[in-house]
Amino acid sequence: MTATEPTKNIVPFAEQTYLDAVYARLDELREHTTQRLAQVRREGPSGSPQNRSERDAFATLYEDRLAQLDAVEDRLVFGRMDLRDGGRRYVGRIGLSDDDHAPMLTDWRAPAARAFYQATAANPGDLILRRHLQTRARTVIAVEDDVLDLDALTDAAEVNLSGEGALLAALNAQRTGRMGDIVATIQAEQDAVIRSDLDGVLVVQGGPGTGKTAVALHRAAYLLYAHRQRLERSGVLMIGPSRVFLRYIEQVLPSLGETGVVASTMADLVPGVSARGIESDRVAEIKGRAVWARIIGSAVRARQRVLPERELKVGSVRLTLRPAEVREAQARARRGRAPHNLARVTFVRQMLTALSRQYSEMVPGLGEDDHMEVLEELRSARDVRVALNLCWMPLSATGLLADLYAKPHRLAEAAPMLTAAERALLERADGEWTPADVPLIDEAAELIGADEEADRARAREAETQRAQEVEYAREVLEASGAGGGMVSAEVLADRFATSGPRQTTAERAYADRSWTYGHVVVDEAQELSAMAWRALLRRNPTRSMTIVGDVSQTSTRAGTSDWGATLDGPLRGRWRLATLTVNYRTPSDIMDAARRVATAADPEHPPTPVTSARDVDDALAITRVDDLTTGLRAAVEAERRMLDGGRLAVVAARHRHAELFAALEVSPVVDLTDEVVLLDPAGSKGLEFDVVVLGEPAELMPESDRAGDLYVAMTRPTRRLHVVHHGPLPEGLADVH
Ligand SMILES: Nc1ncnc2c1ncn2[C@@H]1O[C@H](COP(=O)(O)OP(=O)(O)OP(=O)(O)O)[C@@H](O)[C@H]1O
Repeated sequence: MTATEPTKNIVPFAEQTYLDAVYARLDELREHTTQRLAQVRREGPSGSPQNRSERDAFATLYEDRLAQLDAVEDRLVFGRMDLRDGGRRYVGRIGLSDDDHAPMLTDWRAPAARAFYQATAANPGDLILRRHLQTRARTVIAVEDDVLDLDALTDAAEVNLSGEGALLAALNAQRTGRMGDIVATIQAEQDAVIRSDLDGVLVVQGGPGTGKTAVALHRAAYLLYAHRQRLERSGVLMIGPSRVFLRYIEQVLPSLGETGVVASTMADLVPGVSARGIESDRVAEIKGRAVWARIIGSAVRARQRVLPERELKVGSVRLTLRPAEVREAQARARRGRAPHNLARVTFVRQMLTALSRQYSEMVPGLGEDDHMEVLEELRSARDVRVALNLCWMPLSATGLLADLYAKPHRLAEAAPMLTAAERALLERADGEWTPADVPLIDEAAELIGADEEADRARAREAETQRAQEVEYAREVLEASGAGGGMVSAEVLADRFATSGPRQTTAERAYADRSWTYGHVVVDEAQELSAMAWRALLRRNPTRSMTIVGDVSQTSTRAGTSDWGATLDGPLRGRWRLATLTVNYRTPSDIMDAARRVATAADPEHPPTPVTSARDVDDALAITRVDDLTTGLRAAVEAERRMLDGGRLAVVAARHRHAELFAALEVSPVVDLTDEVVLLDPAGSKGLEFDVVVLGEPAELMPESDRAGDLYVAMTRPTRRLHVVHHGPLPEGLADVH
């Protein structure tokens, strides 16, 4: 931002007039789209299947467009650029033109809008003035100008150097429990990240509150806009740390006019696997190690065995299972490098051929015609079935893993690289899957594969049919001119092809474990284990990713404190780094205290430096109490009185929660729109609140020498941090007064 002098804010009449015209255009487009939709629907359920699917596809197109037009209603226009050549451009959530195709509003993602975010007084480019428009409903309530070249300005009297500024106004606003977009006030260093190239892996490292989540979401919206053809079909996957977090951010992309992003936690990544179990951080760390790729590989391989020679009864005939033949059949099956269950088909075929050869030797005089019958008899003979299964067991991913956990000898055989004590920690007879199991299940599913060859044949047939549909869709689009850049022939063909309930790319992608996405965005990426990275990279073979995180906020042992150490191997060193440096959330007094605590805990690795954008009076309070629960209750009551509609979180170690739910009268089910919520530090990751009341900070950094959890919890508030403690304070907090 350039320096501004506070003066009285007068909204020029012309701005309201312009805004009215833009909204009138929005209404017109809505009306037009509503009519087209009604017309398509009126055509009724008659006609050939082709006609019907075509109609459904267009109905979906218009429904999507309507949803988009509705979603951009709020703060549709937020900026104006006055250009050196006398031109003027308004910037908003979407691009709009009038009936004569003259531009009225420039999409914030268009190249022409870039200067709005990038221009500075030192580097104004073509801009002489940047104006922020603040609106409520359809009314302009304030304007604020950055003069970038005073000499070039023709009408300096019109300039409005307002008070607090658009950015500060956004930062000071009360929190609602839902993240908002930052489209009106994206800062230059953030804009550079948002518009960075689609290809390759971009790692965004930034301290707390530097806008990593906001930037990641805006980047997803930008990429979908700039590379719609490429990403619309393949989809974008966004990984967040928890379901609560995904709910927190769920409104941002729709408000930017994008709805097609698949949002998931790592725990929900494999369809059909529900990972609600809880386990210790120590166990999760063991399960996260890269060595599991080998462990699971050996476990699968262990189900491909060579049995000692044995007799096989087939009716009245006695055959012999010969180890040499088993070995040969297994070698052939492995040669194709197909997954276990698929390769099994080759193995079985080879064995049946070998056994039928034996059969012919023992029962001379069989003709060519009898061959099929013999094969059938072999296939259904119990001894043969049992023996072939023992030699090459059909597997399921979850079955394989459950077996490893339940049978110590199997785990010992597959995982000699783990110590006996580590293996003992993994042992369990049953129980729920945990988040750390999910990447292991995914790994196993990859090695095991689906179970019929028929899947492949079906896929080949579908491919041919699809090519015909795409061709047809292309013709339809050309004939109707309905695409308008919004939809590609491939996408329309997908919609033609989908009978029954409408299925978007996102829905299909989410339901398909082997879906590969055009781009993957990972938030709080510092927590991902080596095995989790493998699962994600599998879903993105083109290596187009945005990874955002902060290695100073890592709270799990499986996570990373060094991007290079974690990513260099799997990405073969091919990734680029961007750094964000300004904290837009946490007031400077709180940020300084958090930094002192983290540095005292691990002087060798102090957190990455950030500068707080704001100072807030009375931002940090520390209260010593005799009883923690009573003390927390009193603190919450006091803070609540000053909350004035904002949001408050109590952060305390999990073992305190049972008592605190009752004492603080908060719901055990976290709903961030509640005025007060109770969280553990891991649950507070990525979130923010007006006020945070922190209970017994020393308990938030138990045995480790790192302050990851405590550092995260301390940096959540936008206004005030109230630390309540009975025991000793961690170093770095003890000296604050
Ligand atoms: N350019 C901006 N304009 C307005 N608000 C912003 C801007 N950048 C960030 N913010 C706000 O700052 C807050 C912190 O942003 P965000 O949650 O994206 O940070 P983060 O780096 O992901 O934080 P953490 O790592 O601590 O979870 C959010 O409320 C966000 O809306």
